[in-house]
Amino acid sequence: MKEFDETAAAAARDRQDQLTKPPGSLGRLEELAVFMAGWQGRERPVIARAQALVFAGNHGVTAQGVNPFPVEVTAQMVANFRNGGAAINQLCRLAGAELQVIALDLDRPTGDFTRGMAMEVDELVAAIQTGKNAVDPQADVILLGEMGIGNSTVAAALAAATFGGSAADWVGPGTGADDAVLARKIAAVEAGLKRHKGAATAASILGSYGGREQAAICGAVIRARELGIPVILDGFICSAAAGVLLVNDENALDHCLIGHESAEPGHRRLIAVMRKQPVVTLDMRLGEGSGAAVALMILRAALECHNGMATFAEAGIG
Ligand SMILES: Cc1cc2ncn([C@H]3O[C@H](COP(=O)(O)O)[C@@H](O)[C@H]3O)c2cc1C
Ligand SMILES: O=C(O)c1cccnc1
Repeated sequence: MKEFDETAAAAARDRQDQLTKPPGSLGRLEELAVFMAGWQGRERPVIARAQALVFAGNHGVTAQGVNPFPVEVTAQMVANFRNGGAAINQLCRLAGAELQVIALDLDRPTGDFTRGMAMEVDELVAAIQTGKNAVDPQADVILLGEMGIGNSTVAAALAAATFGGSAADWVGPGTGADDAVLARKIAAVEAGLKRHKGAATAASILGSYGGREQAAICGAVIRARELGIPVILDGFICSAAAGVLLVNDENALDHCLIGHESAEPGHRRLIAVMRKQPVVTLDMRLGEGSGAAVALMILRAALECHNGMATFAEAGIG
């Protein structure tokens, strides 16, 4: 497992202070450059290869009427990703990320977590492994996203199981739940929390609530950490998935940025308990990795300045 390289980070900080600008004037762009330097272990970090992984899965909890859109939309959107027609396709092209879409057993939804386990152990292990295997060891940064109708309910359950609080603290409109759907989402999460209240490890929480795409996200986060590759998480659903890993290790997400603060109301609370600061806030609430792809553009801006600017000495200024 590679850890943050303090020496490289210190060299990057030192460089930032010598660049032709008032110290600190590039704000968070400076912090992002130092973050990348530490995780890549070099004073001048690069993004030659950005890999965007979008995992897709289906969810048994949709039987509870928690989703405004029908479950068929998951597979239809996967086809749309493959045809280049989704938001994530446009954003990845613009941001310079290679998009890979990985559908996990869409014809076999997870179990309804209000009635039993979402995944048996073997299914959970397989989904985590799929996520691990998807990571390209040559990537300089990994973007993570998801697609799975009903998974904002799963995300709320994961967040409540991981960080505590009530179902209502974490449930939000997702793709546009009206009051009736919202009430069913809260009831489903409450029922799940009651049924699975003994779940106390990352594996048991993931197995209890699912889904496969959330488990794959965890696998990719773990593998990226082993390889020392920084990660950009997407919005509420992606953050809730990765957040489960904090149950086992409070430093498990140190190599991860949260790309954006989603408009899904639970995300602000989640970001706070995860002790993170989102890269951008644009009131997006899409998923797919779209917020991570926008954040990649900001990360590229940070590195462009960090690597390309002249120092005061080089420019003969001051
Ligand atoms: C056309 C369409 C494209 C999407 N892309 C991402 N999501 C997002 O919405 C879903 C979660 O919301 P809920 O829990 O309300 O179903 C996830 O698939 C998420 O990625 C989409 C949803 C739809 C309908
Ligand atoms: O923030 C997200 O991840 C999100 C919010 C609403 C719908 N889908 C995803």
